Amino acid sequence: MQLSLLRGLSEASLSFASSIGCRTTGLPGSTLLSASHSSSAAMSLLESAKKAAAFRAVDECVKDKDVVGVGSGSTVVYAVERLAERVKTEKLQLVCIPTSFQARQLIVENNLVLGDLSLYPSLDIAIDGADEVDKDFTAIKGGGGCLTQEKIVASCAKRFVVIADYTKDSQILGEQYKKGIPIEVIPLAYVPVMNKIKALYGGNVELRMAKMKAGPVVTDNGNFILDWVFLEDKFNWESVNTQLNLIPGVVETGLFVNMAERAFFGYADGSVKEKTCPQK
Ligand SMILES: O=C[C@H](O)[C@H](O)[C@H](O)COP(=O)(O)O
Repeated sequence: MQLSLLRGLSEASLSFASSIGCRTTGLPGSTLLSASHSSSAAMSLLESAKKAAAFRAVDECVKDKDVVGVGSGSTVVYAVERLAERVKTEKLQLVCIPTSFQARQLIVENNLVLGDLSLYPSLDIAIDGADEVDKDFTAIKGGGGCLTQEKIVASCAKRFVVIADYTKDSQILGEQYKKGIPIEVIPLAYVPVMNKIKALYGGNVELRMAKMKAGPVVTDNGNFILDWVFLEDKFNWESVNTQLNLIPGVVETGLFVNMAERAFFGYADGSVKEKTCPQK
C-alpha cells in the first residue's frame, strides 16, 4: 500500500472516530463498530511503525556495557521492550538513565538497571522519540511534556538517536506537527514569558491545559508548558532556541538543535528509513 494512502487512512479514521465520539447516539451499532475498527486499524499501523523504528535503533546502536539514556513518549516504550529483550537473550550489561517519571517506570518495570546522572554523567547513547524532525535534524520535542530532562540527558550522551514513525519526518518544522514548540516555564512567569515570545516572534502562545485535571499541565519538574504556534517557516532555529532560553522564567525549549546524530523513521509495513546527520 502506498505510504500516502496509509497516512490518509490513518488520519481519516482517527478524525472520523473523534468526530463520532461527540455524537454517538443515533448512529447504528454497525457504523460505530466499523468506525472503531478503522480507528484501531489506523492506530495499529502507527504503532507498527513506531515499533519498527525503535527495534531497529536499539539493534543497530546499543552495545554491551553501554550507559543508555531512555527518552519518553509512546515510541520509547518499544525501545525499552527491545532493550529488555536484548538484555535477556544476549546478556547485555546496560545501565539506563531515565528522562522522565514515565521512563523511570519503564526501566524498572522491564527489570533494566536504573542509573542517574549523578552516578553516570557521561552516557554512550540516548534514544528518544520526537514530535517532528526537519531536514537539518532539528527536532521538536515535548509533546508529552518531558522536554527538559530529555534535553539534559541527550546533552550528556556521545550519541543522540531519534526514533519515530514516518509522520514525524518533515522538510521543515511545522509541516506536520501543528501544535507548536513546547516551552517549559517557571509557573509564576508564564504570562510575561508568553508576552515576550509573541513580541519577539509573533504567532500564538498557549498555556497547555491538563485533560484529566483542572488547570494547567504540570511537568515532572513542577513547571508549566507553553506551546508556541509559530507562523513563519523560515526561522533560524538555533538562534530562536538561544533567544527563548534567555527569557527569564524559561526553563528549556523543545527545540533540539544540532543534537541528533541519527534518526530512524518506521513505516507500518515494518520498513525503516534511516537518516544520518551530515554535520555529525
Ligand atoms: O514530551 C514528550 C517527548 O518529547 C516525546 O519523546 C515526544 O513527544 C514524542 O512522543 P511519541 O513517541 O509519543 O510520539
